[in-house]
Amino acid sequence: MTGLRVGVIGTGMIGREHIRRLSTVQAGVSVVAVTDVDAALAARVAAGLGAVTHPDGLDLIASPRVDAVVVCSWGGTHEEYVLAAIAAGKPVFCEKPLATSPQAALRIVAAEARHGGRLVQVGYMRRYDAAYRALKKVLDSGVIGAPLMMHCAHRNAGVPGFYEPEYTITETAVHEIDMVRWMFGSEIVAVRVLRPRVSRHAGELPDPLLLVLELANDVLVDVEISVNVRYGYDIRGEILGEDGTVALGEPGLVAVRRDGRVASPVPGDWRDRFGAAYDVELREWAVSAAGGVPDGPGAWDGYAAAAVSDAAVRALRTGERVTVTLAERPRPGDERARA
Ligand SMILES: NC(=O)C1=CN([C@@H]2O[C@H](COP(=O)(O)OP(=O)(O)OC[C@H]3O[C@@H](n4cnc5c(N)ncnc54)[C@H](O)[C@@H]3O)[C@@H](O)[C@H]2O)C=CC1
Ligand SMILES: O=C1[C@@H](O)[C@H](O)[C@@H](O)[C@H](O)[C@H]1O
Repeated sequence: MTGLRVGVIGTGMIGREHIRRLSTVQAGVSVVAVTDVDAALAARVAAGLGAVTHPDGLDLIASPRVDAVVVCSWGGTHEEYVLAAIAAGKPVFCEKPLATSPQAALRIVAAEARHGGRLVQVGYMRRYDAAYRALKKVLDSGVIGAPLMMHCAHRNAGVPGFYEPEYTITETAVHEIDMVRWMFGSEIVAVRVLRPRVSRHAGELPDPLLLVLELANDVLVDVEISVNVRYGYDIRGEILGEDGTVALGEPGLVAVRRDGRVASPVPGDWRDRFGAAYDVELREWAVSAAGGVPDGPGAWDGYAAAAVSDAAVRALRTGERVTVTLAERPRPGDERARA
C-alpha cells in the first residue's frame, strides 16, 4: 500500500484508540494531523505522534497534507465534517452514528451521490467481528434453513453521566440496527420498544428496553438493551432457522474449572469485546481508502440506521409500533440528489 496520510478529528476515547491502531495495524498509514475542541488534549496527542494540530476540523480536512479523514468527535458534529470531506473529495471514516437525524444523514447520501462515487465509511465494527462474520457464514450456508427470528442482547456494565435516555437507541441499539440489516440483507420496516420494570441501577434512564424489529423479509428480531448490568459488557445473538439455530459463542477464550465452578472472563467494555474487530475495520478501511474508494458500511447504511433509530426513539416515547419508510436511494452521479 502506498502511504496514506490520515487526519483525525476528535482525540477522545475512541479517537485515541483509532490513532493507535492506524499507527500500528497497517503498514504505510500515518496519522499526520489531529484536532479537538480540547486544544490541549489535541496538542498532547499530536506531540506523541509527531503530527500537527489544526484549529478545527474544517481546517484539517482542507489541508493538502491530509489524504483521508477519520471523524471521532461527538455525533452532532459528524454531518459538517463528513460533508466537508466529500466536498474536498477525500475518503472519510466516520464513527457511528453517521448523523443524528435521518435528514442530516440523507444530506450526506445526496452529497456523495452528487460527487459520483463512494467516499464515506461508517464505524459499524460488528461487520468486522470474527464471531458475527462466522454467524453470517453459517446463516448464508443454509445449514440452519430459512431464518425466522433473531434474539439479541446488548448489555453495558454502565454508561457515563452524560448518557441521555435516547442514547439507549441512538448510541447503543444502533449497532444491532446496522448488524441486522447486514446479517439478513433486508431492511427494517417497523419497530416497537417495550419497557419492562426499570432496573434499580438505571437512574433516570429507560433501562432495560426490548426492541422488536420487523424486517421486510418477515424475520422478527428482538433486542434487549441493558446499560447498567454491572457484571461486564455482554453481547449476545442467536438466530432461529427452520432447521436449526446458530449463536455467537462465549467471548472468553478459556474456561477455568475449579472448586466445583466453571469461570470464564466477561469483557469489561466494547474495547475488550471488539478490539480485534476495530483492528480489521480500520485496516480494511485504510487499504480501500488508499485506493480512493472505501468499501465498508457506507452513507446509505448510516442513513438507514438513522431512519430506524429515529423511528425507535418515537416508539420509545409513544409506546406505539412505528413504521420505517426509507427515501429513494440516489444513484452515483445523480445531480438531482436533494441538497
Ligand atoms: N464503534 C463503537 O463501538 C464506538 C463508537 N463511538 C463513537 O465515537 C464517537 C466519539 O465517542 P467517544 O470517543 O466515546 O467520545 P469522547 O467524548 O471520549 O471523545 C470525543 C472527542 O471529540 C471532541 N470533540 C467534540 N466536538 C468536536 C468538534 N466539533 N471538533 C473536534 N473535536 C470535537 C471532544 O472534545 C472529545 O475529546 C461518538 O460518535 C461515539 O458514538 C464511541 C465508542 C464506541
Ligand atoms: O458504540 C458504543 C458506545 O458509544 C455505546 O454507548 C455503547 O452502548 C456501545 O456498546 C458501544 O459499542
